[in-house]
Amino acid sequence: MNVSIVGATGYGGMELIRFLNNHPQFKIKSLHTSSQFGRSLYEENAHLMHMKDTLEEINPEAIAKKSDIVFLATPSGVSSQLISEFSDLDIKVIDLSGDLRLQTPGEYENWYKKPAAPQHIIEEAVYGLAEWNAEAIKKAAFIANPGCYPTASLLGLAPLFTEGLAGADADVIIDAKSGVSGAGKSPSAVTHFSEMNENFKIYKVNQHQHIPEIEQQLGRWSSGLQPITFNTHLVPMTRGIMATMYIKVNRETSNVELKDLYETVYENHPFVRVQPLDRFPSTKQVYGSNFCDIGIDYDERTGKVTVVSVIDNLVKGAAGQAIQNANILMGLEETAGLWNSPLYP
Ligand SMILES: NC(=O)C1=CN([C@@H]2O[C@H](COP(=O)(O)OP(=O)(O)OC[C@H]3O[C@@H](n4cnc5c(N)ncnc54)[C@H](OP(=O)(O)O)[C@@H]3O)[C@@H](O)[C@H]2O)C=CC1
Ligand SMILES: CC(=O)N[C@@H](CCC(=O)OP(=O)(O)O)C(=O)O
Repeated sequence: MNVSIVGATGYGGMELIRFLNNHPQFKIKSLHTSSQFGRSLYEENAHLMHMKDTLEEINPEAIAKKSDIVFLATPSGVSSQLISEFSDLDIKVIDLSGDLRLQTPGEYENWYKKPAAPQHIIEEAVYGLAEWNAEAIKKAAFIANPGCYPTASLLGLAPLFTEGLAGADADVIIDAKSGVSGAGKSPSAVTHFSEMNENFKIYKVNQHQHIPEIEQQLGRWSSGLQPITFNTHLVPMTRGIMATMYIKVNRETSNVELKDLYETVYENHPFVRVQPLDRFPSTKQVYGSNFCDIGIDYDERTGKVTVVSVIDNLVKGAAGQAIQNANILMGLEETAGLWNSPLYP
């Protein structure tokens, strides 16, 4: 099966290339750029010197003739425009940006400050939280790949909400931290070395665009959900997300019960690794891999559960989950091309 990547020169695009080069079924047919067509991929990306591919311009019709799937690894506001052109063609679309995730166009415009994609396409797009939406993903024409923070958060919260231990009044607090590659390839005044080295920053306080995405999915599991508190921090490391979450449960529980619950829920989901009792994950243990590792603790004093969830933002939070979704969509093993150990140390 042939695949193409739009936004191939970005961090998400290059991570797609890294995994797709070792995929048993998918073959990269073309790589696309909005600004560098005609140039070789390796010219500005020395780590890909072994690849001789030339970057091509973005022509949806030509892409659909070559490929079965196109990955859009482009900034927000791009796929909302491109998607109409692809929607008339015989090709599946997996969008890594936030453009197809929010079901209400007004919500998208409110949080992303950009025009939304056409409503009928948003309605048709399937939210690609791979562990939780496989049946819909199998039939999708457009997949909205989840955001990095929502992936870490939702995988950690899901068992409590789907198994009835937490409900509308769970008073969810998510305290999340990310490595700097989460902000993409272009340097900025916030992310350049002297700003980030030996520094730790909170950003987008109570304004992050992933708030409505997390609330939307939690609301599907628990109707009437009260607004959540979600804040994000930048950490001076390249990759990794840790979401530390506090959830009020609706009855007394124990660590043994919680561990059993999480293990049962994720029994057939090889990318989610529930930690042993009293162990909590760190970002390095998932570095470069598609794993999401989760640690859980019940605080008897407060009646709250603490859940710690870690992913690699570029893999499970972006390219890895996108390939996992492509595998599900094409009826392959969901682990195809993704079953590698984290890079350690
Ligand atoms: N970084 C991360 O951890 C995560 C990112 N995402 C999302 O994935 C998407 C890609 O992110 P990331 O790879 O980090 O971003 P980057 O900024 O690293 O790369 C984006 C790429 O998109 C291309 N691009 C820029 N403008 C346009 C345009 N107008 N039309 C078409 N292509 C364009 C650029 O390449 P060129 O100039 O060659 O066209 C660029 O290399 C974003 O929507 C991001 O929010 C989601 C989860 C995690
Ligand atoms: C560290 C960092 O800056 N991370 C980015 C993640 C962006 C992203 O993935 O945005 P969408 O999912 O909405 O496309 C941020 O917090 O905005």
